[in-house]
Parts: sequence; structure tokens; C-alpha cells
Amino acid sequence: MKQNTHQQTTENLWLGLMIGNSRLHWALFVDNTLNSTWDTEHLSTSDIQQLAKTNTLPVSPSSTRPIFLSSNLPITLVLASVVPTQTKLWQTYPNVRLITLNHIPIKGMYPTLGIDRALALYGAGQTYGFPVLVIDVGTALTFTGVDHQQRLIGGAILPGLSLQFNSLGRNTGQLPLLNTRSITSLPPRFAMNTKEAIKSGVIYTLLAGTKDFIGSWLSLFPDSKIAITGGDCNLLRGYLQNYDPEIATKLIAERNLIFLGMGKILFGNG
Ligand SMILES: Nc1ncnc2c1ncn2[C@@H]1O[C@H](COP(=O)(O)OP(=O)(O)O)[C@@H](O)[C@H]1O
Ligand SMILES: CC(C)(COP(=O)(O)O)[C@@H](O)C(=O)NCCC(=O)O
Ligand SMILES: [K+]
Repeated sequence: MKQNTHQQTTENLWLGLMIGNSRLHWALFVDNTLNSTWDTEHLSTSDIQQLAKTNTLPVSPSSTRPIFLSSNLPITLVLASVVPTQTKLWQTYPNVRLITLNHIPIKGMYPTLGIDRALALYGAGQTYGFPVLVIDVGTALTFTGVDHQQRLIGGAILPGLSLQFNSLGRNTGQLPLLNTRSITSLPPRFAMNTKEAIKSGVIYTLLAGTKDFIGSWLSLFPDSKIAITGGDCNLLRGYLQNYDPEIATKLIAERNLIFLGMGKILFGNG
């Protein structure tokens, strides 16, 4: 592992870590303010054990492979996770604080609600106002809504784009495995080859479903904000701009909703 010494003392540095199902999402908070965010792949058990032992943490806004911050003082690692096996591994870190639903000031949450959904919802509400609907286009795609009184209304969970393509590619005898990132424009609706037919099926169904959820939410909360986040949020928003420009203009895209929520909870600001 590469070592990188940092000029700043660690008292004013907090590292946020959101463990998602596909990747790790990192945030550096400096002087109680969100400074930078980046994503990496999941780390191996031995890498995490080594970090805990040597009191080092990755600080690498520009790379998918982490560079490690070494320090004599314990750095506070603020952890939220939707992957219990990973939570266990990271809890071996010396100075770790785990964010749970108990920390989130949203009323009426059910006990198994994902902490990523709760944090993003709180971050969106605090930033844009309540009520708000959050669409998170990650490994799973989720809709999560909260009302004027910061009470959870609920939402929905379905497979995200890559999960949909992977399930077709891996569970059939002759369908190809498509790469989500290679699909940048809307496919023809009625396709004449297999790849385009998969794209059409997944994307138009997703767009119709998204439009329906947004319409349904706005019929309940006509003045609500709608925020979109997650690894594939720009892809979905891009398709939506062609498919239904009026709905697309209502969407606020923000990759850091979860960390905006984390910042509010830790410091009372983003
Ligand atoms: N650099 C990248 N590496 C991996 N996945 C990426 C990348 N950029 C975008 N993605 C997309 O993001 C999706 C995962 O979304 P993300 O919100 O990061 O996941 P999670 O929070 O569930 O781990 C992947 O399915 C993939 O399609
Ligand atoms: C729905 C999720 C799998 C989304 O995870 P992600 O795609 O962000 O990795 C996660 O929020 C989760 O495990 N939720 C628990 C069930 C629920 O929210 O009802
Ligand atoms: K997510």
C-alpha cells in the first residue's frame, strides 16, 4: 500500500464511508464541511485489517485505488453501510462511528429501511426542503419519499440498470451481457437485434416506471422536490431528457446526497 503524508492535523478531518452493494463511497469533511468525495472498489479483508492495525485511511479524491493517509492521531471514520458483512470488517477500525437509523431525524421509518436511503432522504430534505422524493440509481434502484413533516411516506426497490442487464446476461443461454456504461443514448423502441432489444426492454420499462412513480408522488405532494442520485443517475436522467423532457427538468441531480445527509447529522451542515 502506498503511504501519503498529509499536512493537516487529523482533528479537523473526518472521513465518511458509505458502503454500498457495488462500491465504497468516501467523503472527506474538513472543518465540519464536506470537502470532497470519491468512490473505490470494496477492499479485501486483509487490507481492512491492515488499515485498522496501522491507523491509516484512504484519501484519494482522484483515483479508484485508494492512497492511504497515515496518522499518529486516530482519524474519525464515520461509517454507514447496507452490507452487513462489510460493516463487521470496518468496525475493527480503532476510531469508528456507525450511523444507524436512530441518528436520522425522519419520523416513521421502518426498522429495516436502508441507511443509505434514510441519509439521502435527509440530505435532500435538508438541502432542497421537505417534502422530497429521492430516486437512487445504484445497485438497486430505489424511490423514497418523505412529507412536509419529515415523516417517511415509503418507497420502492427494484434492480438497478446493471443488475437488470446482468440478470439477463447471466441467467440465459444466449443473451449477451451488456455493459450499462456503454449505453449512452435511447435505443430504438422496436429493436431488430438482440442487444438493442435488451436495451429497449430494460430502458423503456424503467423510464415508464420512473415516470409513473414520479407522477404518483406528485399527485400526493404537488409541490415536492425530486432528487436523483446514485452511480447511474446521470444515465437515467439523460434518457429521461429525451423520453419526457418536462419530467426531466423537475429532477435535481446530486451525487452527494448521502454525504450531505451525513454532514447535517454530524455537524448540522453539509
Ligand atoms: N466507475 C464505476 N465503477 C463501477 N460502477 C460504476 C462506475 N460508474 C458508474 N457506475 C455504475 O454505478 C452503479 C452502482 O451505483 P452506486 O450508486 O455506485 O452503487 P452502490 O451505492 O449500490 O454501491 C453500477 O451498477 C454501475 O452501473
Ligand atoms: C435497497 C438497498 C439494497 C439499496 O442499496 P444500494 O443499491 O445503494 O447498494 C439498500 O438500501 C437496502 O439494503 N435496504 C434495506 C431494505 C429497505 O430499504 O427497505
Ligand atoms: K445507493
